[in-house]
Amino acid sequence: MECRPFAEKERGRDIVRVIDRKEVLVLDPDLSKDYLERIQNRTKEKKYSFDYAFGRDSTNSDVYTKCISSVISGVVQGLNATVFAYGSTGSGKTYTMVGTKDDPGLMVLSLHRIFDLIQRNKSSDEFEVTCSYLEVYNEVIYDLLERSSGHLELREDPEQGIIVAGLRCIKVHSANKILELLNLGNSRRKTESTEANATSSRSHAVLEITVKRKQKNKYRNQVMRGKLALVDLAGSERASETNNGGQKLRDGANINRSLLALANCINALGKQHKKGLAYVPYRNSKLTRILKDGLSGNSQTVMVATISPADIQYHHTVNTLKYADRAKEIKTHIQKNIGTIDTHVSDYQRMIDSLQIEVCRLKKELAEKESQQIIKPAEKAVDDELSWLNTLSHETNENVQERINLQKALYELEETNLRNRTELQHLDDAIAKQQAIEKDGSVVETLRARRQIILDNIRDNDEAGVNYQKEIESNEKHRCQLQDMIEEAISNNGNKTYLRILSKYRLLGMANTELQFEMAMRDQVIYNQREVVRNMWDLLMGLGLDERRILDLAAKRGIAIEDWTMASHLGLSTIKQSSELAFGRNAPSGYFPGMGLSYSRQSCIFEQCQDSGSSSMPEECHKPTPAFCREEHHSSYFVVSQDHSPSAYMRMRKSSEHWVGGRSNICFSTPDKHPQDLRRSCPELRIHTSPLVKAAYLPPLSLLPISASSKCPLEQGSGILNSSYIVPNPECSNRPQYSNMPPFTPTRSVSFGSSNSSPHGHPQSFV
Ligand SMILES: Nc1ncnc2c1ncn2[C@@H]1O[C@H](COP(=O)(O)OP(=O)(O)OP(=O)(O)O)[C@@H](O)[C@H]1O
Repeated sequence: MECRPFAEKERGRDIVRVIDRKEVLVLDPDLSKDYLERIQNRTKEKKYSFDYAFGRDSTNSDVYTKCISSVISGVVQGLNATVFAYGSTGSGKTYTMVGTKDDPGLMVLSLHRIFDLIQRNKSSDEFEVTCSYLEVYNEVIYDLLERSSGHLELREDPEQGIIVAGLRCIKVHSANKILELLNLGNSRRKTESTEANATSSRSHAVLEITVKRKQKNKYRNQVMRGKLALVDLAGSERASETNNGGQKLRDGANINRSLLALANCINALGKQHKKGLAYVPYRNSKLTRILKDGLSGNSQTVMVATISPADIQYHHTVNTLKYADRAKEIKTHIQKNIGTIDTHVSDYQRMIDSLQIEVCRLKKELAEKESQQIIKPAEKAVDDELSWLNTLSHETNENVQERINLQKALYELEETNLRNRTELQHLDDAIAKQQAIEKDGSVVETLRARRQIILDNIRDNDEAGVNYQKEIESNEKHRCQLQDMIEEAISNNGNKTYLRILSKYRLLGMANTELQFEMAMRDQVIYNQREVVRNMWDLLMGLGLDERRILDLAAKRGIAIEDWTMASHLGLSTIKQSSELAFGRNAPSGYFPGMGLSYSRQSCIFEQCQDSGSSSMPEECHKPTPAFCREEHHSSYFVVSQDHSPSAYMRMRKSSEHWVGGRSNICFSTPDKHPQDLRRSCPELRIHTSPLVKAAYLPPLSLLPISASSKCPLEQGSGILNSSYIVPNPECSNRPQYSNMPPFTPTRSVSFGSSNSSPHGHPQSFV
């Protein structure tokens, strides 16, 4: 084990202590632990012992002398040796293996040693040294000594064990030549600058030196072949720490995968020697297949675990030491590789051994496959669940589609009936006129027949409407059931299910928007109808007819007709022509240009606005302006007026009943009641006012108080029913919810209330 010194940029506390060159103590990085916790063994302090432990004042040469030099001399005697550095990124693996000019690494020192030994025995023996250098990058093997190396494949050779097919082996005669090749290979190696290490190795590099030794005189046909593998692993890392992305992140994942495979092999080999045979998963990565011999076969192996002293590296440090501790248990079987020029019997024995191991492995794989077959029922359950989810999402979609269709149908029915009712009125007028002038009554008869058809249509449509309402209700019930199932699935299942359901929610959201748009269209039609009524009144008044008489006449004939006063109270005469108000599919939902009407997606409000521009507007602009708030499309309508006279109240009631088709849940009150009283007497209004205001897609409003005394106790900025004029904040000209909306015209304001109680003649709030 080797602990490097603190790096230049590294900050933090030194938590590694090396004791007697054998033990390593890693202190708890958390300084806040007290004495009690320490004696109760609740600290994260860890202690490991190794063959050798080196602190930050040690050099590579110290490590080499103590741990490696004896192994290297074996290589020249026909033994295999593997030296590899294992540790997290930036812990000093490359520094240990390659080193620097001043502190040459284990690779360099080993090579020098090999050639020293060769030099010493040159007179009696013939040596042949070959060298290869490869890297495993993203599970692909490349030749570092070949400029344009393609992908190399691993083969299992009965004689030599695992070999890399096509890997270049260069004959070398001096350590310097190998060092030259080493530098060349290193320059081709994949390195990257990461947050954890400026020159982080992104590949595992294996330098292999083969030394063939033939004695000159005796045993002329006997050859000793020693192999030294020097491995510089890529650093294990956590994506969160290296801050990598893209290719670097993918590299990191591959590095971690192959290091995990190596760790698993070390684990299994450790167990193998403690508890007997255990399956060693060499085949899980190229790295472990290459290192197979070095890990357990015919090799003397040295693992140098490199660690950082910094407290922030605590987890990496402990992890590395844990694996190094396990690696201690691994036993290898060293034997001299002596062969004759012809294949030696021992080679056949090796072949048999390796084939037997292979047979064992295959048997094991077969047994695993068979046990997976037994697990099939569990897989079936997963399949069932997925198909259940598909059915659920299909049903949800159908439910939404059905809801949209029903709403559309209802909308069309109501629209048709609006037209029918208008026609009915025309017919009644025409019949009355015709009766006065006609003698034989044939035209009247035709008109009556037509009237009857229209009446039947209205009745049929009303019935159909009731049925549609019922269907909408049952659709809603089904939706609730589906919702419950979705909720249950979310609580029972993992992320996958949750995400699926989320995507379905999004679909639902889209469908809902579509629906809201339809609603807005429908409201526009209602508005247009009202404008037709206003135009009719214009015409009638233009003809000089008396309004009272017309209303009385209509009442006698049982015709509900909206009165002129109401129409003018609504400020309809001040509203621009319908051509300006028209909006099509492309118009943004929620906003009716030129009208000062705003439409809320959630609750559909219509607020009647009037031009105000500034607080100094002329008196006539502050005419009482009622607000029309239509909530939830079918549930309730609010008509609020500031006209205090009982007759106006009655007119409004009548008018609003007519407007909404005489629904029972109209909610309004006289303005002479105190605001709070009104809200109390009208719970729906109370319930709906606040969300209605919050849901309105008006831009944030700023209040311009007219007088301090007239301040309303309601929420500031609610934009509704306040004693002051509320003008849109001119700086806030876009609506976040509807980016394609036209900018809000700052000269429009929303005003509610009566003009007579404000000292400035401005409307006063009543709710
Ligand atoms: N024993 C040491 N003495 C002085 N400096 C060291 C020592 N060990 C490592 N360093 C320095 O620490 C930094 C990281 O070392 P190195 O590149 O060897 O880490 P590594 O484990 O190979 O990282 P990676 O896995 O990312 O390639 C380098 O700047 C190196 O010079």
